[in-house]
Amino acid sequence: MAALPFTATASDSASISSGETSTKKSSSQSDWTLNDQGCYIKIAEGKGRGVYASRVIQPQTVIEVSPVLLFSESEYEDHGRHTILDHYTFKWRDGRMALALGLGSLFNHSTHPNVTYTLDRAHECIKYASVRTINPDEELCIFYGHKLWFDPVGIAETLEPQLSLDQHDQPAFFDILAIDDEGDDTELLGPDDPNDILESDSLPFIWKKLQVDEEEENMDDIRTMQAWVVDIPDSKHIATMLNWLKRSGLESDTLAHLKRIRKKDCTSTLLLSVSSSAPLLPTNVDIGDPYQVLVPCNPALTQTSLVLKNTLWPTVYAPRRKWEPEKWSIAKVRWARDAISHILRESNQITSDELPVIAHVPRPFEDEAQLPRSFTAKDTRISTAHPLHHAAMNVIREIADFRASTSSSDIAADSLMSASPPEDSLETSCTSSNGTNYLLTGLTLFITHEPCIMCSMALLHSRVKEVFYIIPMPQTGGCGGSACLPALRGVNHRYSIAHWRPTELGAAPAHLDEKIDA
Ligand SMILES: C[S@@+](CC[C@H](N)C(=O)[O-])C[C@H]1O[C@@H](n2cnc3c(N)ncnc32)[C@H](O)[C@@H]1O
Repeated sequence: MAALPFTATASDSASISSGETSTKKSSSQSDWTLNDQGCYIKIAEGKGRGVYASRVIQPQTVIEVSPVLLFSESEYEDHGRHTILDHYTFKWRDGRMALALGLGSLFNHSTHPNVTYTLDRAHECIKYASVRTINPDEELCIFYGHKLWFDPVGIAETLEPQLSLDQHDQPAFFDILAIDDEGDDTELLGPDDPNDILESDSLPFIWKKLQVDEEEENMDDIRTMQAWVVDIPDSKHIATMLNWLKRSGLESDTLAHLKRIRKKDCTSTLLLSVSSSAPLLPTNVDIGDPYQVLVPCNPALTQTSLVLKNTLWPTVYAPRRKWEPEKWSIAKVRWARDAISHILRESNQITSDELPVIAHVPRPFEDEAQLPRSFTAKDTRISTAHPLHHAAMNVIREIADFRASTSSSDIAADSLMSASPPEDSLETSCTSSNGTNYLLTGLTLFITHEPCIMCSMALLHSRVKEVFYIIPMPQTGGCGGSACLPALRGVNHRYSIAHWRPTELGAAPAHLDEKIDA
């Protein structure tokens, strides 16, 4: 490979050619930096050269913009792939391969990268940016992916950054992604494509298998719940009521597996909600009063079950089990790693007598719009002298408060934005009083310790999508430790559970005690 175009700016003439034979630079490099952000190169023990910071770099700072040299797919297949270039090139979006010039080729790999990068296709360059505060003489690393072609060193390094982090110091991959000039579908590409789906044994966590027999092929086995419905005698009001329902805020995932309308004996019945009290219905439409019926809790997994469930209420046929974990891409794993690093950092910073249990709900990976910000809560049982103030309960309550406070204003804002309400516009201000905001619907909880039985049940009620924990709690855990709440018969929601692999944590986090009651 031709020499990389670095120019030493001071008299120091140490060789920076590849390999371990290069002269080691002293740790004070500020007089010998290679770009505006003060990056310099030195030998990174066992990795060849690496890029280092000579001074503090703030989070989300663009530290390097490297132009790329592009190779066509065939040129790369026939030639580049068989040379050392194969260790330096990035997959470009359209099948071409890109060699990053400048510092871009010299960032080493870490599973806890402090640098992320975006492809700028318009300008044919790659932008590298810090994801947290970087300290002087700290190595700048990116994440190459999971299919490494070398034995990585420095991967089991401590998870804790050397300087304490302030609250603005969270990893910010997705903010950085917004740098992309096209702004649409930017991806972090490297030796692995972030959209690559990882095999389950490459994931840094292990899914717990819920031992449940859910086929529900006998009427007695079908799990049911009470739902509010209303008869619509005149079919011309169906569209009006469906429109009202959309705006009412009553719709929730809990009923997503059920059809909205049941037609029986010339009467149409509309499925409304599973709220504890009867929903307030519009008064200017000729419909009956709401009443409750039993409906299936889950979609039909088999045709036999579908026939039985349809006798209760028209049900969706979904052979894939509702709680079966979905496929995880490399990018999504990075998102989860950020969350795990976050809870570890937070729990390590607890200096009071409080238990070091941290619960965290990040903005969802797939649909950030679902939650405008992330939530983190610690255990406050000791400081509040309240036995129920576990971290998981606290975070559920914070999100509930947040969602409750925003739902009514959202609806108000929605109706204000509609300059001329449709003719059938109906009263919607009853929404929040219907109490159907399921608190953690579609969200993921990351927690240092397996939640206890109380918290696991609260999570079930909150309709959380999945729970990741680091420390199993065999005595008290409700996610498989002493019991597995979401696997119980009779519960009307299930969430997925994953245990973060201890080997992924590097040094065992000493501050996380396995004996406490989480
Ligand atoms: C893109 S280059 C990075 C710069 C490289 N260290 C150099 O001196 O040219 C990728 C190569 O760096 C080495 N490397 C990167 N990260 C490493 C790590 N964590 N452990 C060991 N080697 C690493 C591997 O040899 C890999 O093929």
